[in-house]
Amino acid sequence: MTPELTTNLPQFAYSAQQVKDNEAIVASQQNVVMYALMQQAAASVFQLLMLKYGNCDKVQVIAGGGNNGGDGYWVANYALQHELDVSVFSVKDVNQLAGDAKRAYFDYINQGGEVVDSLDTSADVYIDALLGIGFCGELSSEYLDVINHINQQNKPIIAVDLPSGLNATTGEVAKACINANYTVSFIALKQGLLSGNAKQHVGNLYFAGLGLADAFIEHVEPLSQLVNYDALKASLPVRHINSYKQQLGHVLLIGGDKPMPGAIRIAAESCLRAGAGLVSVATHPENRAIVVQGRYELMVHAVEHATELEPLIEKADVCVIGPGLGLSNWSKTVWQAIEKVNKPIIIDADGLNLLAQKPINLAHMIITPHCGEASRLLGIPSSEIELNRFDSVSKLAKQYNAIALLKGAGSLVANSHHTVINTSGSVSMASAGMGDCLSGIIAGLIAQGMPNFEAVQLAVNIHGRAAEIAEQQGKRGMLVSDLYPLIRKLVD
Ligand SMILES: NC(=O)C1=CN([C@@H]2O[C@H](COP(=O)(O)OP(=O)(O)OC[C@H]3O[C@@H](n4cnc5c(N)ncnc54)[C@H](OP(=O)(O)O)[C@@H]3O)[C@@H](O)[C@H]2O)[C@@H](O)CC1
Ligand SMILES: [K+]
Repeated sequence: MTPELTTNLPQFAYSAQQVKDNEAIVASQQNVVMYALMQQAAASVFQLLMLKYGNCDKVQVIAGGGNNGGDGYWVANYALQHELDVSVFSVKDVNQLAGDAKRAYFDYINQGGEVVDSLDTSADVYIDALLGIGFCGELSSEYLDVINHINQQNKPIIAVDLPSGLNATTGEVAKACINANYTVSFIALKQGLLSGNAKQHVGNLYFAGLGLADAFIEHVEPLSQLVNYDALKASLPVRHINSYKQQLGHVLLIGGDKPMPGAIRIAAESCLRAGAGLVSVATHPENRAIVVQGRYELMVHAVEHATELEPLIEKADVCVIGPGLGLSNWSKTVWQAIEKVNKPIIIDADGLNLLAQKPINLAHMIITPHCGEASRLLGIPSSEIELNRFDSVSKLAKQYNAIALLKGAGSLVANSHHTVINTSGSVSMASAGMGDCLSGIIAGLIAQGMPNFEAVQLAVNIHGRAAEIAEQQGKRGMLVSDLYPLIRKLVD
């Protein structure tokens, strides 16, 4: 039977433990034998090998001591059956294999398969079957050396279930991790494949449900959900042909201390392009003229005291505070104005640093930190945030009673009920101004009537898609201005 192999990922994702605990139960409910699953898993990897590297002369499978290695023996077995030049480099003493892995090894040997004890540097393609969901703790030095040696060859690699060295639950990358060109994940999507540093190692992600994916989702409560741009976009209120600006919401953006007019201008322009009807900016008196220059749709107010902000906040439907806000006396004065805000408010950049200094509790707060800001908000080193972005975003949402968006590759969104959402299509936000752009889009979508949580998810998808399209157009070190026309297009 040919297993279904697809890049259309399931909507839900799980921890390694959930998969371990439930795959055998779900398989037995469906009258499927585990060993047959191993063969099917391998068949899907072999199918991808033929699809992508059908002309290769020599394949080497690198097998570990568990069932991930067992999958690998079966990939090699299929390669033999198709008369390819194949060998298995077993990192573990084969006499120590047990269970299904041992059986897969003997089935391969009985087929005439060859097992060697070193990496074949003349292979055209490697199959990484070292470690799957059974990987935990620190990588042993033996595995570390092998992984580094494989990566050094600069040859195509297909990873079985996940790139070895990656934690399937947290997305934590060990001291060494396979740099796969393709990864085929089985039965249930593991959330660690989807975010942060994992994206650097997974390559193109394929999924093979092995006939159990739907049953698994039915049986097991997912930890996270993948967001689909098209589905979310459908919940964006329709702009009627006869609509006018007051019906499309009024956003107030607060920020732009003396040296930083750019951030608040980027946020405000992105907000306009996301479709908000009216966009006001409250900024440092010295920046008023610069912020409005060339974007005369903006209503720009010079403010010096928190009291001047009160009537502006009153008129707005949504507020943003933080882009270019700084940490000066002016910044702190302006910051005081938000203490009573009782409408959706997006807190970004230095707004988050002020929030970390003195937490406040607002009714409709959305916080959008990157890793560094998240570290200050949670009072833990940023390296710890990266160890488990899923956990971190849930903690942020809970601790600040807010919707939290943790920015970075594979941006994550969580609400106060800990629902973690991994958004699709999101790429690096390394270029300056990208984060400011995102807070403007969120505000623009909420202003048009979209619920806060959905607006944050859609904004990340729009931003991510726009960045992806810009990258495809050859704009790697892109500017926010490369995204502007695309934002408009993706919202329409
Ligand atoms: N059952 C089936 O038929 C099916 C199974 N499936 C497949 O099985 C995979 C899960 O298999 P699994 O549970 O056997 O674990 P697996 O990922 O091979 O890892 C265990 C090995 O890793 C090693 N190891 C662990 N930590 C380590 C470290 N820090 N540093 C170094 N080594 C470390 C550990 O070593 P040991 O502790 O034994 O010394 C042991 O050798 C799953 O991802 C999927 O591919 C699918 O095909 C569906 C059907
Ligand atoms: K692997």
